[in-house]
Amino acid sequence: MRDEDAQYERPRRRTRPRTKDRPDYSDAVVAVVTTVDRGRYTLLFDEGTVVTAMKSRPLGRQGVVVGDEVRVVGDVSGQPGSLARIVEVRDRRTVLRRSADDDDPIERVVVANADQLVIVTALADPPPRPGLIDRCLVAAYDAGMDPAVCLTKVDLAPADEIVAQLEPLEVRTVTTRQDGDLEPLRDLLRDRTSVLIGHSGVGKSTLVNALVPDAHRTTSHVNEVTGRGRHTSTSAMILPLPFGGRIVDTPGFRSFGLAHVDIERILRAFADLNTAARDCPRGCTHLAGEPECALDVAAANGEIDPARLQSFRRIMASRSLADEY
Ligand SMILES: Nc1nc2c(ncn2[C@@H]2O[C@H](COP(=O)(O)OP(=O)(O)OP(=O)(O)O)[C@@H](O)[C@H]2O)c(=O)[nH]1
Ligand SMILES: [Zn+2]
Repeated sequence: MRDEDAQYERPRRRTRPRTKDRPDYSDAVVAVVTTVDRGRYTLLFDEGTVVTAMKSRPLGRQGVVVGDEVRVVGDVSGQPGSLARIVEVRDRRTVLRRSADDDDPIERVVVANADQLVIVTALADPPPRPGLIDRCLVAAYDAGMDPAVCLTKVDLAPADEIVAQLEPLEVRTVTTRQDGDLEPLRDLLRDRTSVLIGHSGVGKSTLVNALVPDAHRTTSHVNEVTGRGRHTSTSAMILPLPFGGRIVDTPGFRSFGLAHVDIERILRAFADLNTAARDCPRGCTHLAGEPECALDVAAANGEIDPARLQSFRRIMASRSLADEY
């Protein structure tokens, strides 16, 4: 696990030291969980083997989610009918969570270890909802992931306004149009694991089909392996990209409560603001109207960019939007 990611671990789940009483899993192999369906896990090995597995008893109630890197023993041949056992979940580098809704503190992990959250928004039809983009940005920062925004249907409306709004936050943006050049989007996704999130109708399926020409076939292949229909499941699923990297499709990801979000964790994604906030009084929320927030002083002194502070406060305020994302 890399140092800079340590801050996103909560609580640190260390593998207990092995004793004589504990089995030795040193011959276990590492794979990535690509689907989760009622206690059955689809695993992908580096060399492309797809294996069905279940949790082993020592894991107890520890959750295993899509994106987890796990150690596996048993039958890892991937032959029909074979079943491997997950014996260990590696420390997660990033954790994308959601609460059922904003008032419900119970959080669910949507996906582990993804590098970036790509917010897919149409420029028109349906019209963009900037508040929803902001909420997704909050979720990405909270997860320890890099946010990015893919603006679709650029043939219908210009992107300038939204691009300008995202600029102080240094969020990467790409625009796409159906049958247009996808190279900028490929550059964004290449060699990284990206979660694509977007409302119905924004053109997400159009993009996925263009990026992964055999996406549908890959999906049915996994169905054969698990023996279960994908559409009965609302869990996320990982698709390898032919040009390198992976995308995580989140079919059931329609509501996006942010009750679990921790403002200090978000602030860490803004190194400049985080440094200035060291002078804040204890318990400062850093939001507009805080009487002694050091961020106001730093902005007035030119130590931090006022536009960036304003954007930070805007996205934090979006947490209380009464919207379904
Ligand atoms: N004008 C225009 N239309 C597009 C573009 N991309 C997709 N569409 C159209 O938008 C509609 C929705 O596209 P989908 O790819 O099905 O959208 P989706 O986000 O996957 O929606 P669901 O399948 O409902 O989740 C379709 O009629 C597409 O043909 C685009 O770049 N420009
Ligand atoms: Zn403050």
